[in-house]
Amino acid sequence: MDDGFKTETFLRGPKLEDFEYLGCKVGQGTYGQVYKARRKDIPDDRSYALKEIESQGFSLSTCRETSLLRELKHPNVINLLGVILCHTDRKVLLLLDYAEYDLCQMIKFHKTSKKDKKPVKMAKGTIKSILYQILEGIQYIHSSGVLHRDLKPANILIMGEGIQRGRVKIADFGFSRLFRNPLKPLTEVDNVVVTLWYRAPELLLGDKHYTTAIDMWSVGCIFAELLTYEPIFSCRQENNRENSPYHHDQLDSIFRVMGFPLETDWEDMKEMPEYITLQEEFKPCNYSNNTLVKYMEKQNINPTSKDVAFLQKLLVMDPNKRITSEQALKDAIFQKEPFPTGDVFSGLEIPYPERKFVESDTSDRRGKKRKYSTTSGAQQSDQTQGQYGKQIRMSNPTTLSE
Ligand SMILES: Cc1ccc(-n2nc(C(C)(C)C)cc2NC(=O)NCCN2CCOCC2)cc1
Repeated sequence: MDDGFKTETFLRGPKLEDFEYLGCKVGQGTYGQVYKARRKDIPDDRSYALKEIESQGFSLSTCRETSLLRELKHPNVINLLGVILCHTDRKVLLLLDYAEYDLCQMIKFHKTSKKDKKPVKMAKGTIKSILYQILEGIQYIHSSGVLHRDLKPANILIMGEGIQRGRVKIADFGFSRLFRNPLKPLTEVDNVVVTLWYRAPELLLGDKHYTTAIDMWSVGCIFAELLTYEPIFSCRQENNRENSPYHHDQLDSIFRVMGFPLETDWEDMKEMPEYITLQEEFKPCNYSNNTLVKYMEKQNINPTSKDVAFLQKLLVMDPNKRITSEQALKDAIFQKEPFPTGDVFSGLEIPYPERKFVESDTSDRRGKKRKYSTTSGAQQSDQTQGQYGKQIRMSNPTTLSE
């Protein structure tokens, strides 16, 4: 991406008083509150996400996130528009794209409609367009020398009405990048459980030389879930050895669908750090009749369909044999109707509910009440109930620019 564009994005960075807060829309983020906001200084009908970083100043994680997002600029990757520092509240806020939807909530909508006997299917064109845009975003991230490592439906955002309608934005709300105590298990950070359902088998077997293939496994898991509305490798949360990458139940969930990999399927499996544990704890014969095709057939998906054929290229146990994002984007599946579109809703009405308001809690995670001072006492009390719900104003903002 040309430096000019990057500078442009930051040089004229907006200031906090340029925004009208619309309440705490996205809820308590992984490490801070997230507000939906609109600009009031210029005519601009776009919505923005103001992600409050809950720490005094720039933590290592915040530095990592801002430096990464300043470098990565692609239509299908969350866009960091600015960094705003509030002196009085000593708060750092990231100004980002605001995405009205995410795949987690969209899949839940379809799953619920099926359960309520009023099934609303996700259009084939929508599924294909979402998959294609995820692959385009991931190809860009991988070509930039970055691994996502925590791709899952909650990290796949989709823009609502506006100039970017129906565009996929890959984000990372989670913990895979947070600077954390290395002694803490990856499955838990700040007492919040990190899901393993989308984690590649080589990671579960302790592979330290993992590659971009780990993200392609996650793409396969997401694609399967778009087809069936069910997580393909779900399993209950387990307690395992401190800081161990090995998760018995998650591996069992994979083998129940895929079968147990033969030596010929995955030659390097015996080189995995946790291979001995695997041999001790699993009997391959217990999975001998399990295949991905049989699983999809049980889910009422045509086992001979091109979708299943493509899914089989993503969900390959051996990471060296798994399809890459470049190869995936050239697959025949995208050469036939319905063709992938830039607006995954392809102009149709969007059936999903908008994000609910979350009561914006002014106490921080330690329960300490935080006082928001107004930008100018005369105009605003520090919290007013407007048509968008509670609106909070911050004080003494400045914008960090390059
Ligand atoms: C420590 C650290 C944490 C996250 C990231 N990270 N990495 C990404 C890639 C480029 C890999 C998709 C995105 C983000 N951060 C966010 O998505 N942040 C935005 C999340 N927002 C989106 C808008 O709504 C509130 C949450 C990097 C480093």
